[in-house]
Amino acid sequence: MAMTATLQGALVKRKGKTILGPVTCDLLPEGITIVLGPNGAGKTTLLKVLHGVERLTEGTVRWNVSDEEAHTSQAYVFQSPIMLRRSVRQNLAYPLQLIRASKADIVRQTSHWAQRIGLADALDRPATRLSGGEKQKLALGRALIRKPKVLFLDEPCANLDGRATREIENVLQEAYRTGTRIIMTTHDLGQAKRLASDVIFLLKGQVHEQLPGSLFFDNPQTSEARAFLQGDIVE
Ligand SMILES: Nc1ncnc2c1ncn2[C@@H]1O[C@H](COP(=O)(O)OP(=O)(O)OP(=O)(O)O)[C@@H](O)[C@H]1O
Repeated sequence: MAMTATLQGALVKRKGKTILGPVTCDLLPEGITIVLGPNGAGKTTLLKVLHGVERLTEGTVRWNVSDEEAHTSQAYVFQSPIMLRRSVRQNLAYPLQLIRASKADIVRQTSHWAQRIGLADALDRPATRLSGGEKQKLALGRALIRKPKVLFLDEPCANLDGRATREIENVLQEAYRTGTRIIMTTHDLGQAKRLASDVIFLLKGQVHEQLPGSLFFDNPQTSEARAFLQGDIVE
């Protein structure tokens, strides 16, 4: 079953300041959702609210499955992923060990995913010594190895070169084609255009536009979104 979520008046206040909301919107059941908006618009907070790791001050977020299923079928790749101080192989194996997968399954999946993320030759290297791009790819492999139904990514390609960015986009598109719902933020408008099935454009913590990708980029509905796409400063 496709997983969808509904936000009803979702509001996050921290230190007396509203950093998100109130947001009322539905997440589409499939596709790649790109969350766009200026710095501080609330993009990371929205992802964390949807993933259930940011406390709401008001309102609700509801997935169409139980809380337990929502939790176990989602993965989240943070902006600066933390690597275990162990080998690439052990980093990939870890999420499977947590769910007590069989040894044979762990060996099989670890090789498969190392191949998919282009780290097959690096399985025995310490993860902490990888380059920035390799770390991001490893974080992505580690997130996908349990085949999540929903994958959140916060700026997965920040500071990466073109090659690493392309490799990550390829893995994301493959994950999407094989049934993973993707919700991610990016500051890279080219990347947003390449990947978006739909766009959530946030401004000052509010959903300012929510449109199919093609429509948002060709025909944004508001002057703020137009200005943002032109590279103007939008506040
Ligand atoms: N725990 C917190 N306490 C106080 N303010 C916070 C907290 N977390 C985030 N903020 C503020 O809330 C606002 C929204 O933050 P958020 O990280 O969601 O924005 P963003 O759109 O992801 O920004 P960026 O593009 O810079 O990553 C920012 O102004 C941030 O400084």
